[in-house]
Amino acid sequence: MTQPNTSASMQALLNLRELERAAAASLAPEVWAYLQGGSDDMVTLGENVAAFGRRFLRPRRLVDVSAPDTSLELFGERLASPILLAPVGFQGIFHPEGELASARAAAARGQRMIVSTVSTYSVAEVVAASGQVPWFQLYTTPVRATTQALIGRAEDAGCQVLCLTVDAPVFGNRESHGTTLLELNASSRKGNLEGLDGASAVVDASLTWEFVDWLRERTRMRIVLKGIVTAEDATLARERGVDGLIVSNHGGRQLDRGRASIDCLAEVVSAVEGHMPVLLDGGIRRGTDAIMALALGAAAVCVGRPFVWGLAAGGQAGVERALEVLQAELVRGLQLVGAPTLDRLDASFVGPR
Ligand SMILES: Cc1cc2nc3c(=O)[nH]c(=O)nc-3n(C[C@H](O)[C@H](O)[C@H](O)COP(=O)(O)O)c2cc1C
Ligand SMILES: CCCCCCC(=O)C(=O)O
Repeated sequence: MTQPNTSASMQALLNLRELERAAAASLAPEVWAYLQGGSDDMVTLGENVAAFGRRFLRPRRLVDVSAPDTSLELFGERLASPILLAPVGFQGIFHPEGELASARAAAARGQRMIVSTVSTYSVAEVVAASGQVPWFQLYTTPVRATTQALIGRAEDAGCQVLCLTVDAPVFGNRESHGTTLLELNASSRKGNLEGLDGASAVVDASLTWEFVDWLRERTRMRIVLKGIVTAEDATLARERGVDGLIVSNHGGRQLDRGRASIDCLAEVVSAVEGHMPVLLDGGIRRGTDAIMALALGAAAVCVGRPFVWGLAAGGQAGVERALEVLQAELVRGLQLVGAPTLDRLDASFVGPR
């Protein structure tokens, strides 16, 4: 297997599909299966991408798009791009530098990364390596003291935003993963959990909305729920004073036969009535997908597999290339639809056939 890992060889890869092919050639089959796979029959995984394909853009003409600007304000911070790096665990299996490489790439491009609870490198190591303070994704253990210690580590690293993943009371039935997930949990480094008691179980099937109150009493970080897909839960989150939501089905890795993320967005956005930002992940493979999500009310989007393709293919240079490609597509797409800034987008830009 060859691994083209210089900046020059990454530049030759024109789009995410080409990065995906390069990643496939770089990874052992079981690691590739872990990255690409979903749950059960992987219907939701496929739908995440297919549902973007069922939508079409409605461009406006004769708009001055000579100075496109993709920056936005999110949780009191100015970001250069509405494209974030979704939390992806165990990045050390894709490249030896794992999250350190991803974080350096994100920092180099002024984009925000979300570090997983089960990252290979700890959030403190990520900050030290990249100079960027990421958001932190929380998986809870059934032991509250351990969860509290974990949150403390994120706070000590300077994190301002905590994303609680709410779509994983148990893990999905990932037949294509074989025993990889169990082996990863047992034998891979999990920097954030080192030295914490009871950290071998990172899901808690007894979690309820009361846990959000528990969290609120224990942290000043903004609380974002990752995995909300219905108006009902968006309303409960709003009543509980949550700071933001990520519409997500975990990249089709949890419940199968759930709807595509983009198909869940409108009802969630409508339920929160502008009281908090709603982000989306799942199936974004082109800048035009991001434009559709932003037009349908997402404040920002996250990508998971796409940046990992870059990581596997070329470490930091590969992640930078994945982000650069998507950002360039976003900018060009905004110019071609006639929306030079993100606030110009609304649902009128998206239609069915
Ligand atoms: C290999 C892999 C590992 C993941 N690990 C986590 C994780 O640790 N925590 C989490 O909340 N989501 C995790 N996710 C889900 C992503 O955060 C995100 O929801 C999903 O990848 C978005 O779909 P996309 O891959 O189509 O962009 C993981 C996804 C993948 C592919
Ligand atoms: C037992 C450890 C589980 C880590 C799961 C990472 C993840 O969310 C994934 O989708 O894979």
